[in-house]
Amino acid sequence: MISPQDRLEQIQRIIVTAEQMRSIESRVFAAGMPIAALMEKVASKLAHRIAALYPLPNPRRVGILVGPGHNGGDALVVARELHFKGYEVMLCCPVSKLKELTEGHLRYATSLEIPCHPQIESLQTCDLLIDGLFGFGLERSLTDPIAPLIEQVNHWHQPILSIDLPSGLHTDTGKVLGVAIRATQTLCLGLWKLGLLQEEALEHVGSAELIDLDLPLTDVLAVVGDSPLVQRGTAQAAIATLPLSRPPTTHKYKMGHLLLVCGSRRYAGGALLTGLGARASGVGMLSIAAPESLKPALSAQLPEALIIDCPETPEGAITAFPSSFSLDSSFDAIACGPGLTSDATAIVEQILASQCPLVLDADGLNILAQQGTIPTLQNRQAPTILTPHLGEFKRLFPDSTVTECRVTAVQRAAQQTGAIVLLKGARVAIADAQGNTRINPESTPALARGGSGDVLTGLMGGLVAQAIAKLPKETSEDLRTSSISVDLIQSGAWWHAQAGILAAQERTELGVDAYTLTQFLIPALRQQVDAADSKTFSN
Ligand SMILES: NC(=O)C1=CN([C@@H]2O[C@H](COP(=O)(O)OP(=O)(O)OC[C@H]3O[C@@H](n4cnc5c(N)ncnc54)[C@H](OP(=O)(O)O)[C@@H]3O)[C@@H](O)[C@H]2O)[C@@H](O)CC1
Ligand SMILES: Nc1ncnc2c1ncn2[C@@H]1O[C@H](COP(=O)(O)OP(=O)(O)O)[C@@H](O)[C@H]1O
Ligand SMILES: [K+]
Repeated sequence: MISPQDRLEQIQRIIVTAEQMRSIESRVFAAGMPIAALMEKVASKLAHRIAALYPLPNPRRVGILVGPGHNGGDALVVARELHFKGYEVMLCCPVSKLKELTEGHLRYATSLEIPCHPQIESLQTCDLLIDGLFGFGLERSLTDPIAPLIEQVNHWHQPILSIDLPSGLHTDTGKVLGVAIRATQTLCLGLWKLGLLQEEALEHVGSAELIDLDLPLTDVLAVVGDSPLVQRGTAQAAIATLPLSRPPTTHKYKMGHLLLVCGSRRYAGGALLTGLGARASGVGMLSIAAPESLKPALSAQLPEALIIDCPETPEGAITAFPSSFSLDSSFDAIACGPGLTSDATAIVEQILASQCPLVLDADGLNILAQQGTIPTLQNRQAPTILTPHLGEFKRLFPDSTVTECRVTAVQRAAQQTGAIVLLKGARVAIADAQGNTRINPESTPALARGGSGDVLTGLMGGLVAQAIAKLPKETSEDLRTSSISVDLIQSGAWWHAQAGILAAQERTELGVDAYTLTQFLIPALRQQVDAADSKTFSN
C-alpha cells in the first residue's frame, strides 16, 4: 500500500479539467460514497483550514457568498461550522433556485439563525469574505444579478477566500467568464484544476492551496491515466530529477561539457548571466563562444570557463566561430542565443545543423523563426529545447492559438517541431512532442526583469549537458532525445523560480536583478533540499 505521504505527493502533481473532475466524482459516488458525506468532509476540512488561517478573535465577522450548486453547498456547511466555532457568520445568497442538497443546508443554516441576506451590501462590514458562488460547474458567462455583485465585492477591501476556484473563472482555461472574484486565497478541493495554473487566472487566484479530500488514487488514475500527460511541477519531483549527487570517481568531462554561444558588445551581460546560470548547474566544463572583445570581462567573472574568441562585426556581434574551432562532438550540449543580435544568423544556422543537443533562446529563436521554425526543426536530429517568452513564441509559431490557452499552444508547438518547448512567463509551461506537459506552479514577478531569462538558458544548458554526458557515447539519437525529459526541463524552471522567490524574500521584489538572481541559485537549492530532507525525516 502506498504511504499517505507518497499518495499526497502524487495527488499534488495531478491537474484535472472540469470533465475529469466530474468523472472522478462520479466514480467515487458510484462506489458508495454519499454526495452529502463528501460535502461534509470537504467543508469540515475547509472550516479547519479557514479557522487556522484567520483565527478568532479577529476576524470575527465572516460573510459567505452562496451559489446555487454544490460550491454553494460547501459554503453553507463551512458557514455552519464557523458559526459553531464562534464566528459571527452572515450569508448572501443571490439566487433563489438551489440544488437540493444546497437548499437543505440553507434551510438548516437559517434554522440556526445564521442571517441570510439577498443584498450583498449587508456583508460590507465583514472582516473576511468566503466565496462559494461557483466551482467547477460554471460553464456560462456570469450576468445579472451575480456579475454586479462580484464587481462590487472586488472593490471592497477585506480578504476573500474562494472555495475550489474564484467564482467566474473557467475551470480549464482560467479565463474570466464575464467577471470573476479576485481572491486573496483559493482553497482548491481534492485535485488541482487546470485553470488555477493558467497565467490568465493569476490575478484572481491569490495564493493557492490544495485541500486533500482523500480521493482514492485508483479512481483518480483511472480517469487521468497512470502516467498523466499534464502534471504540476513539485519540489519533490524537481529535486529527484536534478543531478544532485555525483559518482565518487567521476571526472569533469563525465559531468558534461557545455558550450555557450552568446553575447555581443551591446549585450555583453547576456554572455555573463548565461555563464553564471550555467556555473550554478554544476556542469563539469564550460566553454563560452563570445565576441573576442568580451574575453577580459568574462574571464574576470568566470575564471573557470574556456573562452572561445569569436571574430566580431564593427558593432561587436558574433558572426562565426574562429577558423581554428570545430563544432565537434566534444560538447554534450550547446546553449545559444542570449545577447547575440541578428548578425549571428550564420552561426545559429551552423548550430542548428549540428548533431549537438541544443537549448535555444532569445536571438537564437528569432533567427530560427526567420529560417522557418517547423521545417528547420523537423530536419534536426538531436534533442532541442526552445525557451521562448510570449513574443518570441508568437514569432516562432505565428499560427498558434497561444492567446486562447498557453498550455495547448505549447503542446501543439512541441508536437509540430519535435522539440521540448518551454513557454516563459508567470506560469512556465513545458511540453514535449508526445504531449508530456509540466506547469511550474510557483514563481515571482520579481523575475520579470531583463536578463533573468539568460540565467535560465545557462542553467538549462548545464542540466542538459550533464544528462547527455551520463549516456554512453554510442547512444542512438532517439535515446538521447528521450533522455532529455520534460521533468528535467521543469526542474530547471522550478530551480530558477525558487531562486527568484528566495531572492525576493531577502531583498524585496525590487532587489532581484538578474546578476543577484544568479547568486541565489545555490542558496535556494540548498534551502529546498534541506526542507525536503527534513520532511522525509519527520515522516
Ligand atoms: N467533485 C468533487 O469531488 C466535489 C465537489 N464539491 C463541490 O461542488 C462544486 C461543483 O458543484 P456543482 O457541479 O454543483 O457546480 P457549481 O460550481 O456549484 O455551480 C453550478 C451551478 O451553477 C449554475 N450556473 C452555472 N452557470 C451559471 C451562471 N452563469 N449563472 C448562474 N448560474 C449558473 C448551475 O445551474 P444550471 O447550469 O443548471 O442552470 C448549477 O446549479 C465544486 O466546485 C466543489 O465546490 C464538493 O462539495 C464535494 C467534492
Ligand atoms: N510575472 C512573472 N512571474 C514570474 N516569472 C516571470 C514573470 N515574468 C517573467 N518571468 C520569468 O522571467 C524570465 C524572463 O525571461 P526573458 O523574458 O527571456 O527575459 P530576458 O530575455 O531579458 O532574460 C523567464 O524565466 C520568465 O518565466
Ligand atoms: K468559488
